[in-house]
Amino acid sequence: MKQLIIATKNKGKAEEFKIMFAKYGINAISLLELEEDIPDIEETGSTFEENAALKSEGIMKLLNIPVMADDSGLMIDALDGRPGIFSARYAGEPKDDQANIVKVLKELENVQDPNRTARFVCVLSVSIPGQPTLFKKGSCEGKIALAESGSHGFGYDPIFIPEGYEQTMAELEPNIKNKISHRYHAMVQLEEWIQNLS
Ligand SMILES: O=P(O)(O)OP(=O)(O)OP(=O)(O)OC[C@H]1O[C@@H](n2cnc3c(O)ncnc32)[C@H](O)[C@@H]1O
Ligand SMILES: [Mg+2]
Repeated sequence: MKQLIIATKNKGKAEEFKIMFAKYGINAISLLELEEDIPDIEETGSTFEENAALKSEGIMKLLNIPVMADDSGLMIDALDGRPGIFSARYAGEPKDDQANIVKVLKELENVQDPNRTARFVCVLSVSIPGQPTLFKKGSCEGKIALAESGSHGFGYDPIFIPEGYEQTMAELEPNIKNKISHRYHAMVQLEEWIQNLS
């Protein structure tokens, strides 16, 4: 089976990539599955693109094989686009999805439904030895729920209601999320590259 390394240590992302890449007959292997201890890459960039490149190029240089990375986040209009690139650690270190949700709900306490619009954004970067890094971006429009609900997915899924749905992303079945998500929309644009992967 063909393989592709995904430069992520996020279990939720890794599971979604496994399912999405399996459709192309590719085994998507995250850093959580590698034998060797891979150091954490500091995400010091100021854009999703810069942070994705730090991850895919960093791991590509370490392993000397093609690597894909995902830098993603939640952009809330009423918070001027925050948490954005800081989504993973919005409530501080260590990374805590539940604390992040509590912080966002608190910040939106006095914001009424029509103004709770938001979007998930995902930038995928592909780094191949000797080639320039390739970028694809996807997004998923929606709004922030008044309270959290649902247990699927990860991160902010329990408070994100995608456009056209009444439930949160965490209440929707994973196969639905994987057809509407920011990650899916970025992946679709890489389809040709994925099909030519050897
Ligand atoms: O950098 P890696 O190792 O891939 O893992 P990470 O969790 O730190 O990933 P990011 O730096 O890209 O930060 C993305 C954060 O945005 C949020 N996020 C991204 N995609 C999401 C999704 O599909 N559902 C819910 N939250 C998501 C979630 O809080 C993530 O931790
Ligand atoms: Mg990260």
